[in-house]
Amino acid sequence: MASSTTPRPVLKQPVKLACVQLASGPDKTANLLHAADKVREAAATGAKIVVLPECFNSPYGCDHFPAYAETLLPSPPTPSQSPSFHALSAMARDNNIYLIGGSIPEQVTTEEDEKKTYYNTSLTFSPTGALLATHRKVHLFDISIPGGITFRESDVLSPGNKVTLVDLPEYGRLAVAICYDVRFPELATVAARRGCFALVYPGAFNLTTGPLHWQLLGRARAVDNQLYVALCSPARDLSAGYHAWGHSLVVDPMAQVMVEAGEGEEVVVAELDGDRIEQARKGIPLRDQRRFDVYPDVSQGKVNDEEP
Ligand SMILES: O=C(O)CCC(=O)C(=O)O
Repeated sequence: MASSTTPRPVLKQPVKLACVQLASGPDKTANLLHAADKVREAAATGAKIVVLPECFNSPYGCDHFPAYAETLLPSPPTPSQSPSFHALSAMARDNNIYLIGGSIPEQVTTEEDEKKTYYNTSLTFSPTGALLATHRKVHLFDISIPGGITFRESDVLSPGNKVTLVDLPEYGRLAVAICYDVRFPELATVAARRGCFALVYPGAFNLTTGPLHWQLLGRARAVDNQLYVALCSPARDLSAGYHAWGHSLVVDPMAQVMVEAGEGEEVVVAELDGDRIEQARKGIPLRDQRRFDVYPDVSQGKVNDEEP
């Protein structure tokens, strides 16, 4: 049997993580102010890691990405280039929390030909308000289910190209990815094997795939990797063009759902404890049972984890 050389995952001390299932509308300024209120509410529960949903400052949809896109590079952007960057930084600082700032549409303009490229981008801030990590959605949401949903992010967006690992000095390492990224176990496994205690996915599933796959995928990534998984959705708004599934949740390393929201606006909080990771891994010692003599260790392959 092959024995893993992966570093032991560490959660240095228990920490509360909150998912803010947020209602957003077309007014970006109002969305940012509302997000700040809900992040304050989440922090008041004692949560030190707070997560916002995918596209938290705008309606979700290909038609909306260019209109709401902000410029993030070179970093830090000015407040007029990215009001969301500065709002998120202030939310993290004012509440003394790590903030995984959902995602926003990002615009990159090349100087030569003024060509614009768009990404679906998540920013993570430290309790001092410093930017810690940027994740551009790696797997774009392109699906077509007859009688269900057709969506083609790639009509407008470009994909990111890295695994995003974030080190929180008091707690340990977590990974951030976005929504459709949760469908790709390789990304999760690589992140997990680099020592993460949690995989965090701002997301916005829909009423076709949400009931079938949202919780299943959260639990699957947790049981595959024996760590915590958090999925954070927008609240459902049936008057909007896109109907989000909701059901933000946190899953433990044995794949039990610890907390799950309903469909409306809600903050759900769970306490993550490193002992639960170690117990899961001791009881079911996948780490020591992997058979890299039978199949290759994908997590040891070359991985891009450089910030843009
Ligand atoms: O994978 C799915 O079914 C939904 C994905 C999604 O909504 C997204 O990537 O934004």
